[in-house]
Amino acid sequence: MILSDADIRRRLTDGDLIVEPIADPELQIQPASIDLRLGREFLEFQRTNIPCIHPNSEQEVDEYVEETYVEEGEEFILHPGDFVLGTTKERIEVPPDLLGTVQGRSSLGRLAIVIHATAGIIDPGYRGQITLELSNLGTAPVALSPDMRISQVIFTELKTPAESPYGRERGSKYQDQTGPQASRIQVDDEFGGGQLDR
Ligand SMILES: Nc1ccn([C@H]2C[C@H](O)[C@@H](COP(=O)(O)OP(=O)(O)OP(=O)(O)O)O2)c(=O)n1
Repeated sequence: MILSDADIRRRLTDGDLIVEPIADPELQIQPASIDLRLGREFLEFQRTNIPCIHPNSEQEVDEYVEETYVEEGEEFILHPGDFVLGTTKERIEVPPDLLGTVQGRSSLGRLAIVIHATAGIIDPGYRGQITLELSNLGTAPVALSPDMRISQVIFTELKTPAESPYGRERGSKYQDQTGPQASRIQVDDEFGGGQLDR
């Protein structure tokens, strides 16, 4: 069951679901979702001389990304074909019986802005800001302003609460992240790597 605005408000008041700061509940709480705003930090991907990035090399991943901060009153210009990581301004805490799904907003989709290139699941038990995988599939640069409503999250009630919510399961490498967080897939190696034994 997907939470309606009434369910969302009740959960937020009860305090088991946390989404904060919500600047304007009337505007941000939609009929069955919450709009999330764009933060000021971005991770851009640099041109690199490395022949390829090995996802399990923390050093190569760190050298590949560069942090940018958009000052008050400034915009972030997302050029055609660009891919950057952004962040929501809001921090979320998902209780064990809910699953969040991050979606783009139609109004930005109509400008060819994709909010999450691949991953959009916010696990039960997850705490932190959401890293947005932003790309521009269009032909014109698009100006993104911090604080603009950039994405929306819907919450689905699970039939039974997760037994091993995020943060308690092995891995959970993005728990309590603040700002955009580059891939930490190399942490998988500590837990047997991406290649699991059959
Ligand atoms: N666009 C997204 C999607 C997810 N998350 C956060 C919330 C998720 O609960 C957490 C982990 O997401 P995934 O399970 O999709 O990622 P991984 O499987 O790579 O990570 P892990 O092994 O930690 O589960 O990251 C995020 O910040 N931004």
